[in-house]
Formats: sequence, structure tokens, C-alpha cells
Amino acid sequence: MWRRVASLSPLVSSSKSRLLNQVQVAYGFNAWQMFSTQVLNPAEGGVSDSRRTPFVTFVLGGPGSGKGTQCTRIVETFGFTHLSAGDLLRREISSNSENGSMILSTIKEGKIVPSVVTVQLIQKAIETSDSNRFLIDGFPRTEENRIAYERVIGAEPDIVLFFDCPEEEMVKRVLNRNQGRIDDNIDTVKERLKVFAELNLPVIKHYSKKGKLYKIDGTGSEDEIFERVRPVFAALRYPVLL
Ligand SMILES: Nc1ncnc2c1ncn2[C@@H]1O[C@H](COP(=O)(O)OP(=O)(O)O)[C@@H](O)[C@H]1O
Ligand SMILES: Nc1ccn([C@@H]2O[C@H](COP(=O)(O)OP(=O)(O)O)[C@@H](O)[C@H]2O)c(=O)n1
Ligand SMILES: [Mg+2]
Repeated sequence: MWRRVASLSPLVSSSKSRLLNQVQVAYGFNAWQMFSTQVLNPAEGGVSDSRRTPFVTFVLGGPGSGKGTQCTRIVETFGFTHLSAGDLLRREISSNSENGSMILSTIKEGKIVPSVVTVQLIQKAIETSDSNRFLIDGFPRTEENRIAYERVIGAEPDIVLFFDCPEEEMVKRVLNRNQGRIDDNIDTVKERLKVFAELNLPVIKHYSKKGKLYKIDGTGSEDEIFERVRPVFAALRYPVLL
């Protein structure tokens, strides 16, 4: 399995990531176990059990359902690291990477970027972070995304949040977002809603069946919604940052 990881990660460039891949290939550790090895954290003089397994929350919901907004609140209150799949992809476009033009046209059409690209960006962001609790926002968007992540990372998310919001409210929010995004127009939004219903709802159902899903009413003010989110995290036991 870790040979696959290595072949999916030819562009991983930091020395820590190179070391991770070498250890993966050599010893067949999974990514989370490796966070706990002294090899990776010599400056910390070894790692306590609390770092062993990063706590991962997937944050799902249709376009404009409030994922990014609520992630910011969770970061402020509970100290998570926010990884937005959309932001990682947009960064690839701005950095003129080899996949930039493909990503741009896919986002413009409201379609889904191939998992190999998105999972690699998420993997790299996790591996180069010192954090041990992550919000992965806008991912997985499809069953293909989900399966690729679980294969590459070697773990499932701990919990999944789903912001449930009526379509007309989502459309209103997206069209008022004003961030200059090429996909915040009525035609692309219609396609994104279709893609959400066809491809993302099955992922949400999957995690519901596994008992990992927290469905949050995504209507009302940002504060009201956060008061629905807060108890989910307040009740959790997750690793404390060292
Ligand atoms: N509860 C809310 N009520 C009204 N507008 C909201 C609410 N939450 C977020 N917004 C606004 O709606 C837009 C979409 O929110 P965002 O967090 O970017 O959603 P997503 O990441 O799910 O697409 C943003 O302009 C945001 O400021
Ligand atoms: N897992 C993902 C996440 C986003 N994307 C692309 O990026 C676009 C914007 O994603 P986003 O998460 O920033 O969008 P919002 O739901 O926040 O509006 C999506 O419509 C897809 O085209 C993707 O292909 N795969
Ligand atoms: Mg967003």
C-alpha cells in the first residue's frame, strides 16, 4: 500500500515529506503511526501518545452551506488546523503548477478535480503541519475522493460534519459571496448543486451508516449555527497539542 503512496507523491518536496515517504516505503508504517516516531521529531525528544493519531474532521455541505465560515469559528475556539480542499486547489492555480489549467477549467465547470491531485495536496498539507487536529473542508466530494484518501492516508476521519442547508439559501449566499471566485455565478452554482446531490450525498450517507456523521442545521445566523457546532467539539476527546 505504501508503495502506492510513494508513487502518488512524486511532487512532495519538503525534507520532512521525503523522509516520510522513505520511511513509508521502507517500513510500511501508515501516515499516522509515523507522526509518533522519534525519527520524525528528533527535536522534540520523542513524542507522547497524545500525538500518535491526528484527529481528522471532514466538513461537508453544499456550496454556500457555511463550511468555511464555521471552520473559522472552530479554529478560533478549538484550535484545529483548517485545510480547505478548494483553497488548496485555488493555490495550485495561482502558483502556475503543472495542473493549474486543468484545475481552473474543472472549477469553472463546477466539476470535481481528479482525486489523485486533491489527495496529494491534502497529504502534503498534513505532513508538513505540526498540528495534530485537522478540519478538512470540502473533501471528500465524491466516493472516489473518499476511497483515495482512505487508501493514501491509511485512516478514516474521526467525525464528519454536514451542514444541511436549503438550495435556495445556498444559492443566495454564493451569489453574494463577493470573493471574486470564477465559480460563484448562477450557471456554475447550478452544476455544483447537481454534483453535490449526485456525488457528495452518497459520501454523507456512507459516514452516516458508520455512525460518524453530525448533521447540523445550516440555517440561521453564523452565531446560531456555531452554537449547534460547539457541543460536538466540546464533548470530544482528541489529542492535546504538545
Ligand atoms: N449563517 C449564515 N447566514 C448568512 N450568510 C452566511 C452564513 N454563513 C456564511 N455566510 C456567508 O455565505 C457565503 C458562503 O459561506 P462559506 O462559509 O464560504 O460557505 P461554503 O464554504 O460552504 O461554500 C459567505 O459569503 C459567508 O460570509
Ligand atoms: N474535493 C474537492 C473540493 C473542491 N473541488 C473543486 O473546487 C471547487 C470549489 O470548492 P470549495 O470547497 O472551495 O467550494 P465551496 O463549497 O466552499 O463553495 C468545487 O466546486 C470543485 O470544482 C474539487 O474538485 N474537489
Ligand atoms: Mg468553502
